[in-house]
Amino acid sequence: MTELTGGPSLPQERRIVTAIPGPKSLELQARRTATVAAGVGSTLPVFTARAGGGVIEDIDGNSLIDFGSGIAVTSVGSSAEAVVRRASAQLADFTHTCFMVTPYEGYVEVCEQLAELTPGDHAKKSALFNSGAEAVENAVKIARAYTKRQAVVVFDHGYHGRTNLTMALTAKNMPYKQGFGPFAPEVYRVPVAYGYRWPTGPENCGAEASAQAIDQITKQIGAENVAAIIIEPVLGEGGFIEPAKGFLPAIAQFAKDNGIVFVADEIQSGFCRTGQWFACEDEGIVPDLITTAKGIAGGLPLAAVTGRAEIMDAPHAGGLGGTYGGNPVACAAALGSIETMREMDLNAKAKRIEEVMKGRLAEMQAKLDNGAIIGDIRGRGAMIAIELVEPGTKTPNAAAAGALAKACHAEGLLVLTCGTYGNVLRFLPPLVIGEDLLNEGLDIIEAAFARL
Ligand SMILES: Cc1ncc(COP(=O)(O)O)c(CNCCCC(=O)O)c1O
Repeated sequence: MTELTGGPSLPQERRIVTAIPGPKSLELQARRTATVAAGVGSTLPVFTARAGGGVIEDIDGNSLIDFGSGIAVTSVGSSAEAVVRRASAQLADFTHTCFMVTPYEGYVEVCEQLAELTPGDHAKKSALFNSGAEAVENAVKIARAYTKRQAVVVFDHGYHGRTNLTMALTAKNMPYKQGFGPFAPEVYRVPVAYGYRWPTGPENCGAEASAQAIDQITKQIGAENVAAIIIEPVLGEGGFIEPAKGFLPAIAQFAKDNGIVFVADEIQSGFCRTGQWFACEDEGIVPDLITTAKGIAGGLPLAAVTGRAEIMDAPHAGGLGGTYGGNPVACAAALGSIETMREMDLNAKAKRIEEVMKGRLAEMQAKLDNGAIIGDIRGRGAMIAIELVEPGTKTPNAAAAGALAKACHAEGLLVLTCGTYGNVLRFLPPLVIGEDLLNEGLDIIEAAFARL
């Protein structure tokens, strides 16, 4: 058994022993530039040596506080004990047979867990894939097969992936879509209830935005032509937007009334990230299909479409598949990730992270002279964000978001930005992060604001 070097046993501390990035990272960066396509970016070019709990150690010996979780993936922490234990055992048994060739129990077990954990007590089935975009692509295939319709409705600020169809579904042009068209047809975009930016104010937003969206679907597409409506219950890359209350129920009801498959894209918000197994639960939404990935398998590539059995069974035999979908090692990792979420009650941990983060961020907003640039504090669980604006306005302030992120990186705190306007600082710590480390990260953010 190889010595376990990462995981929860890693010293849970911020330790800065060189400039960030350090000399070894800079050396490796030169090699990377020579051999890795320029289109593949990195937020912070420090090369990882080990990771676990709430930290990432780089090859120069620095230990960074992780507020990114690899973009909401390592919710249970990188190299979580149960993930490593189960995946290592599976690695030793077999790495791949292709489920479409000879099936294996791990795939079935993951589907059983998904049926149990996802919203709704109806009969459910799943199909497993590798990436979130692949899951979304297949959710569209399944919805079209079931409804015999073609149109797909998505929302402003939505994000669904980087394949041709999911680029069409994604709202933001740069960096995701520019120059990669033409995009798949029969995709239509309607307004979302972005409360902070809604013209008549957040209190009116849910009802007004849903009415506008439904009107556009009805008048410009024809409800009878729509196969699927796809929405993130908390929009991720678009800026951690929680649709104003009432919006999701109205859209879900409209879909139900018109035979449209309602697809919740919980790839970023799912698996305890928002303090519930799935963000849909917040307003009691029971989606027809739900796409999951990221946190499901603790870092191994796994994605799923889960939904009403009669819808999932609509594609003809052989109509769904792919060589690696539901890889056995990734399935073992997922069972380890779910085991960890259950045993450590990571929903409760996520709620505590929300309480700590929102409390500290509200203090920053209140007491800092430039607190006026924190236009909005939002999110749920360990999916929290602040929207930065020009002081006293709602004008997006992407420069401040970038400067703050850069300042945090230099101090050994890994944070990510997002948002259509690039002005959202988002916080996605592993749900297993210690409270001291969480607060130390918030101290760094506060100091960065003071120096802005
Ligand atoms: C809601 C939602 N649906 C779908 C996806 C796509 O998942 P893949 O596993 O990246 O394909 C995501 C992935 N989000 C992070 C993208 C990072 C980047 O590529 O710059 C998501 O958040």
